[in-house]
Amino acid sequence: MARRPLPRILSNGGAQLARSRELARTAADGATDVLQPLITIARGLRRLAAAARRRWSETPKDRRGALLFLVASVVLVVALVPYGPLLAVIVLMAAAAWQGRDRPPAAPEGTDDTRTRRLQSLYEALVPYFSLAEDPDPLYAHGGGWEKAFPAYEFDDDGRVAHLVIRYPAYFTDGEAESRTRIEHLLTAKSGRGREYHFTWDEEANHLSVDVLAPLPTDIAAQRFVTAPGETVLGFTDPTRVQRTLPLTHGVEQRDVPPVVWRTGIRSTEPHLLVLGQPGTGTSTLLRSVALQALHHGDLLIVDGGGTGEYACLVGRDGVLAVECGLTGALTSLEWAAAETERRLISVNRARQQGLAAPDDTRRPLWVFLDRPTAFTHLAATGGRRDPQTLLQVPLRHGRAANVTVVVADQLDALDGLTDAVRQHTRARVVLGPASADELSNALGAPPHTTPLDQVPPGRGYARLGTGPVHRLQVPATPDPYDDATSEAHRQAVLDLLPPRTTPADGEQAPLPPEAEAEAEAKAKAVSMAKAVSMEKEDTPAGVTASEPEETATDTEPAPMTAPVTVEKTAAGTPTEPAPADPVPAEAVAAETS
Ligand SMILES: Nc1ncnc2c1ncn2[C@@H]1O[C@H](COP(=O)(O)OP(=O)(O)OP(=O)(O)O)[C@@H](O)[C@H]1O
Repeated sequence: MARRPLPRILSNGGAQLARSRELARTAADGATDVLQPLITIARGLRRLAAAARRRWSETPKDRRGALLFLVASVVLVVALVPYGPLLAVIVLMAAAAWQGRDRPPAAPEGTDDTRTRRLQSLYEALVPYFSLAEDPDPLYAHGGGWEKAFPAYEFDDDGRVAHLVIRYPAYFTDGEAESRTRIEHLLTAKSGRGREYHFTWDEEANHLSVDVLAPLPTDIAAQRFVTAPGETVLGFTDPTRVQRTLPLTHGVEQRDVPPVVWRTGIRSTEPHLLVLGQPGTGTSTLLRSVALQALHHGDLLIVDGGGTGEYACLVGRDGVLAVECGLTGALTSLEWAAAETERRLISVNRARQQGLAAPDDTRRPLWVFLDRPTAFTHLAATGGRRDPQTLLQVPLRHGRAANVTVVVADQLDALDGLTDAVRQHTRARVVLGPASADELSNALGAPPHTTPLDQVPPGRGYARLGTGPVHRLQVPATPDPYDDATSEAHRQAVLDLLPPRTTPADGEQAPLPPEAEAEAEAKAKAVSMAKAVSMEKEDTPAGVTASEPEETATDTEPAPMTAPVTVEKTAAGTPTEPAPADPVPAEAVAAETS
């Protein structure tokens, strides 16, 4: 049987079919364009008819006769006047064209009402603050309209105010902090609590801008931040408040975030840091984060008054001179830090006088971390011993020139228990956790421009460097890796940043190359001798060594240091490294083990 050929359209019709479809579509588009006015008028007529039907059905039955009579009269008049029917048709077509035009989809019913009510309620709430009885043309008056007072506004998806510009009369005392605070409180309460608002007062234009701030990211883990030597990332803030961004190098998602960077060293105007917060708000975490960054370029001395072992992961690490939890250890280490600051200062001054560069042994930054010093203050008072805080006076006062940085953390209510020297010289400030506006102003020296929240995640707070602006701050998650509650990712991030362990800790022996072992043994002997010396002194009150903080160190000779050994040489036992130049008195070495 002969096979019948397929119809042409099925054999090679694919392309042809597509072409025809394209042609039909173009023709339809063209026809739609040409017929658009007719379509619009037809749609308009339909809408007018629907409106007329609705009107008829809404009219009460007893009034329908009157309505019918009115319509009939209009039709009669139109029919009788010259060109009446023609004019009526033109008017009807025009009305249909107007009704039939494309209109943006209507906003969901009720939404506008809700928004208007919110704005009206805000306006009414502001009337007592922004009006005066003597004002002949008040911008704010009970029952007045909000439209003139609020020239710009935006709402979020939940219908709450997201941005609002408020005009206020020139006589409002916008220069007074109290007046501003009153308005900010009111707006926070009326616009919805649980969100953070940023207030910008434009005193020149008598405008107040209110913006709702997005929460700061809490998922940034500890990592090696891309910073220059002398720069420390305290945390992250709003993009509007800082010019710079930092690329995050940890995790899959690569993104740039705006940091709060604190500069330390000789040119710093805020060479020391004070961190305050309620218990559990992340002050120790911030200190750990700063310590891990400081370890890249400097040596650390950590004194922990909290005594919860939150710095255990740093014990014996390369560059960590000591981690002290006891009063005796705290006193001896801080005495050493004071003496070391003096030594460096004198050394630098001598070199300068001779027209030389600062000696190498004064250049490596030394960091002194003090967590909860007020805990030691009470302990020292009961035992009739010296308050370790008093030993901070020299590092605080002269630390900048000697490359010594002091970081102090304590609880917010312990601010008054800190010595004057600590409060005066720690010009970089951080407050973490919930705090009232007064507490923030007291601790930071200026109120934040945002409303403090009652509930914040750990590590959230405010930072202020010197007289700069107050930044919102989120500290990177830098947990204690020995804490069971820590997530594996965050634990690993911290462990990755820890330098190698060079000091035996908790009986653990750091592996040493064979040729280094003999040298390490000799050093261990030196340590035990030093310990023996200091153990004898253990019973006597501390605070009798070189430093006399009240004196200006530049004029005095460095205090004689008994049995000078270096922490790294004695305790660290890393013979492969060059011997550090920082001499440590025997007491300081003993303190590590006491
Ligand atoms: N920036 C942060 N990101 C994530 N979690 C954090 C952050 N800061 C602190 N945390 C968590 O909050 C808890 C308390 O932190 P931390 O111990 O640092 O607080 P603290 O203020 O030192 O309290 P305390 O003085 O009582 O020890 C810890 O579980 C810690 O992991």
